[in-house]
Amino acid sequence: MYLNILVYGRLEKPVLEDLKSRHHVKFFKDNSENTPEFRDFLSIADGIIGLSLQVNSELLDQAPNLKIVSNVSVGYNNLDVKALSERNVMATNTPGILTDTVADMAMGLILSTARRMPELDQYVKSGQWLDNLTEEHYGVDVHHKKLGIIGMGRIGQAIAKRAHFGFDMEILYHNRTRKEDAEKEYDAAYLALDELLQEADFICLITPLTKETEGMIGKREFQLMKKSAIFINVSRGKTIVETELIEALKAGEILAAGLDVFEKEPLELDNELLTLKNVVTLPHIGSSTYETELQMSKLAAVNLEAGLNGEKPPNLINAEVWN
Ligand SMILES: NC(=O)C1=CN([C@@H]2O[C@H](COP(=O)(O)OP(=O)(O)OC[C@H]3O[C@@H](n4cnc5c(N)ncnc54)[C@H](OP(=O)(O)O)[C@@H]3O)[C@@H](O)[C@H]2O)C=CC1
Ligand SMILES: O=CC(=O)O
Repeated sequence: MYLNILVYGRLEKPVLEDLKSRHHVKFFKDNSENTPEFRDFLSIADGIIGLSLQVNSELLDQAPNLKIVSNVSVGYNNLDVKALSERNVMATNTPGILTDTVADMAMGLILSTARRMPELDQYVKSGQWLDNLTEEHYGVDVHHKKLGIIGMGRIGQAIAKRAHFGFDMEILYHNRTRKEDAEKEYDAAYLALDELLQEADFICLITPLTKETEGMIGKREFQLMKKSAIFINVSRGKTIVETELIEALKAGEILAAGLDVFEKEPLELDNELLTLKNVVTLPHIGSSTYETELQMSKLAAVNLEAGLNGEKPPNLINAEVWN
């Protein structure tokens, strides 16, 4: 079947070319959803595939032929799942295949924040190694410290595995439900959120963004943390209150932060986070390796084609439409 496929934001080239060989495909870059070209194509689209398009009632009302929205990401906070289900439109994501890649990056963020790697890289590159490197530039140890993981799902557990077996870290975690297998495997202790915040040396947030998790870490939570704590956010920017993180960092309520995600992405250049030496920023690159991005695009295309062919996609989010 030759169908109209709207590609938004990102899809790896080989997958895009493959789709083009079988369908009428139009690619739209980020933030193009208010253009007449986007609206015209949306009105005939059978399927949408891509990253971070805000899919809500307003958009869906302009897409009468739509059968499926296939996210090239595991997080799907960009999708109004209720609005999709009400219109019998399938929604899919790409869980699992990116888990190890994101966990590697989270460990990288923990290490580079604790050991101040981006800051010290600048010393070497600007010729200041000999004159200006003193104990003021020491970092803090990661090994044998307490890592508090908030959101002990696929990625949370992959982080726990690396931290426990690779870095001899003691694992504390907080989750909606107890994860007894993970407790046994990584010798992980389940704690209430406040207790974890008070106990951990490193706190890594890796929950989905939902109504429940939005703003879950703010002023009160930063004040509960140790002054020596390092806070890592790999989930979504809106799970924390960013202005209150900035205040906590400036007031010395926590030691440092490593951030892959932000309230508003791309991060604006006048954001105060960029002026703080004790902050490491990354441009939302949790899954951004050649291997993993390609696998995610391929899986998203499998989901898309299945939905378009009237088959159940392997990663259907709104199972209620499948009846
Ligand atoms: N920075 C990046 O590039 C990336 C970011 N992500 C983010 O990571 C998220 C997690 O991915 P993944 O591990 O695959 O997802 P999972 O669904 O496997 O894990 C999410 C975990 O969070 C827990 N959780 C949900 N709500 C709460 C809450 N209110 N309080 C405590 N715990 C909660 C869940 O608990 P329960 O099991 O009880 O439901 C679950 O264990 C994604 O949704 C995405 O937002 C993902 C990939 C890359
Ligand atoms: O942020 C990335 C994702 O896959 O979710």
